[in-house]
Parts: sequence; C-alpha cells; structure tokens
Amino acid sequence: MRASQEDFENATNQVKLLKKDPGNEVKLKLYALYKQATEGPCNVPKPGVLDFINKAKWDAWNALGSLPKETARHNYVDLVSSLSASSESSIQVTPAADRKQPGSDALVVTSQDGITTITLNRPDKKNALTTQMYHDIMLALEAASKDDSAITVLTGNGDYYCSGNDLTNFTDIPPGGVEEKARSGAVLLRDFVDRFIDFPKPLVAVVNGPAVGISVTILGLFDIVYATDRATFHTPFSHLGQSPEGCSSYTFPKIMGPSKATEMLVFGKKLTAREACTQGLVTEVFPDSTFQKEVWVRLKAYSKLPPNAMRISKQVIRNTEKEKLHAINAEESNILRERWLSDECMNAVVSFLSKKAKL
Ligand SMILES: CCCCCC/C=C/C(=O)SCCNC(=O)CCNC(=O)[C@H](O)C(C)(C)COP(=O)(O)OP(=O)(O)OC[C@H]1O[C@@H](n2cnc3c(N)ncnc32)[C@H](O)[C@@H]1OP(=O)(O)O
Repeated sequence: MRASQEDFENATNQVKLLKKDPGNEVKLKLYALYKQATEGPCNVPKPGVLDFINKAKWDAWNALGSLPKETARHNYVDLVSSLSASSESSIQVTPAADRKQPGSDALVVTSQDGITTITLNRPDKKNALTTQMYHDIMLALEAASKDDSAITVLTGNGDYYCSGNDLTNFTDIPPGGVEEKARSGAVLLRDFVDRFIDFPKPLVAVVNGPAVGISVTILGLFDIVYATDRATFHTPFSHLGQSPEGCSSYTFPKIMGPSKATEMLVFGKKLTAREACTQGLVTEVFPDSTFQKEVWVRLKAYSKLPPNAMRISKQVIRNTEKEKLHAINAEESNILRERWLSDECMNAVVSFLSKKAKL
C-alpha cells in the first residue's frame, strides 16, 4: 500500500521523537527522501567542495535521480517506521492529526485511535516549559477540544515528564521592565490554566518520569493521571520564592487533605509515584518496564466508549466547580505576579541560572 500524505506528515513528526540519534548516513537518507518527496528531483546548484555538509546533503538528494515523489514519500515513511521500531521510543507514536503543528519541535501533537496526544519534546532540558510552549499547549488544547478525538493526553518525551517553568523565561525582560514581565507572565499563566479548567473532554496525564512545578499542580485539573513508578512529584515553590498555581491551592487540599497539601505546596516535599497515588493525585502507578504498553492499551479501550457521553459526564463533574476554579486561578496568578518581583524569587532564579542550585 502506498503511503498517504497523512502517513508522510506523521512520519516527519515521528522523526522528531526518535530517542536515539540514527547516525549521519541515515539522516542523509532521510533528508534526501524528504526533499525528493516534497520538491521532486534535486533542483539546486551543487555546493562547493569545501561546503562539506551541504555537499553531502546535495549528493544524497541528487543520487535519487528521477525517483517519483510518491515512491520517495513511501520510502521515507518505511524508513522512519523501521527507525521508530528500533529506537525504543518512550512515546506512543500516532499518525498526524489533520491539524497545524505548533510553531516549534518542542511540542508534538498527534492523533490516532480517538486519542489526541500532546507531547512535551525538549528532553535535553527535561521538558521545561518555555513561553512559546505555553502558547502552543493552549493552541493544541483548543484544537483538541474541537477535533474528533474522544480523549486528550499530555505526556513527555525522554526521562522527565516536565521540569516545570523554564527558569530562563525570567531572563527575557521586555522594555517595560520586570513589572511588565511579571504582569504579562501572570496573564499568560491565568490563560494557560483557564484552558485546563475549561477543557471539555476527558484529559489524561501520562506521567512518564519526574514532574516539577506547574506540571504537577495542573494535574489536579486532569481527569486521570497515570504514572510510571519512576515518576516523582515536586512543587518546590517556597524554595523558589514562589507560591502555588494551577488551582493547586484548592485542588490539592481537596484531593489529599490540607496537611498533606501543605507538606507539598509549602514545604516542597517531593512525593514518589506511589505516595502520590495513595494521596489521590495519581490514579494508578505502573512498573516503568510496562508503563507505555499498559497505559496505551487502557487508553485505547477507553477511547472506544461513546465520546459524547464521556464529554458530557466530564462536564457534569467539572461544572459544579468551574466558577470557583476560575476565581482561584485569577487569585493565584495575581499573587504570583507579586512573588516574581520579590528578592526571594529573583535570588532563587539567579542561583539556578548560575548553576549553584538544583532541586
Ligand atoms: C507563564 C508562566 C507560568 C509560570 C508558572 C509558575 C511555574 C512554576 C514552576 O514550574 S516552579 C518549578 C521550576 N522548575 C525548577 O525549578 C526545576 C529546575 N531544574 C532542576 O532543578 C534540575 O534541572 C532537575 C532536578 C529538574 C533535573 O536535574 P538533572 O537531572 O541533574 O538535570 P540537569 O539539571 O542537568 O538538567 C538538564 C538541562 O535541563 C535544564 N533544565 C532543567 N530544568 C529546567 C528548568 N525548569 N528551566 C530551565 N532549564 C532547565 C538544565 O539547566 C540543564 O541544561 P544544560 O544542559 O545545563 O544547558
């Protein structure tokens, strides 16, 4: 069977998620097939002999001669599929949704079997959330709320689920100064969390490794949280001179009781996956060795349930608290805006950026 345009787009996304570097030879093959599939036979002048990299790329593309675009597309899909099978990717790779991909590779959105999956894809930075990623996640949630999937999943690529807010976000100071930075950060935070409060379909976190900061707090707004037994849950807000967000000042005491919530949110106690499960933040913990397999089998079965019934049932549960959650989100965002201007917070960020402090 020939590869469709959708298969091809999916393969171009899968390549971004490969865990192992496939090596230069394979990368050149991928490059050549991609160019042939999208532009046809090599049509650019040969680079000079000293331009080693571009010459190698040109040679690889040119070597495909007049291979038809469809065949190149098919061969590209086959090659990526063989690489994915051997790369032990920690990600459930699914065909591309009929949607626009986010502006950068740091977020990958795929859709298959009634499940739209949003994958944080900055494994070398432990999937820390850049400002661009907050915007892209909001767009991805917006699209997922309208697509024909039954369930939406958030997960991470690599050994971490997410290390929380990218602390370098604090270094990009606009002309309005730190006050303006804190103001716009609070607006972004509020908008971001609002999307989770309002998300209309079942929302599942597939927590593939340690989670920090805002990636933990918003779990209280998910409908299901599945975690590998390697995951930990850490909200070191006091250490960072900050305060809780993601509605956790309300959801955590409600889920685990005020004193356990205080241990996490005020004293920064890091929970293991099993502790988080006992306390109700995590739905179920799976052995790391079978985590991906077991979780996706489960989710695929759930995704076959009548989607409208699931959506309506979720909304019935959420609607009782929506207004309250929005008010809490607004309040937490306001308080954080002030915290970001405090010496305690600035010192903690400077300390991390100068590599003196780690959690
Ligand atoms: C719209 C704005 C909303 C903001 C909402 C408020 C949000 C609050 C929070 O999320 S608070 C939590 C913030 N996160 C942190 O404080 C985590 C900081 N990171 C660490 O402490 C550690 O990196 C670690 C414990 C997560 C992992 O340690 P380790 O396994 O030793 O790995 P490395 O430290 O070597 O990390 C690899 C690489 O990633 C970079 N990195 C990791 N986390 C972050 C981060 N949160 N921000 C920026 N960069 C991060 C780290 O610097 C390394 O980069 P390098 O290889 O050195 O270039």
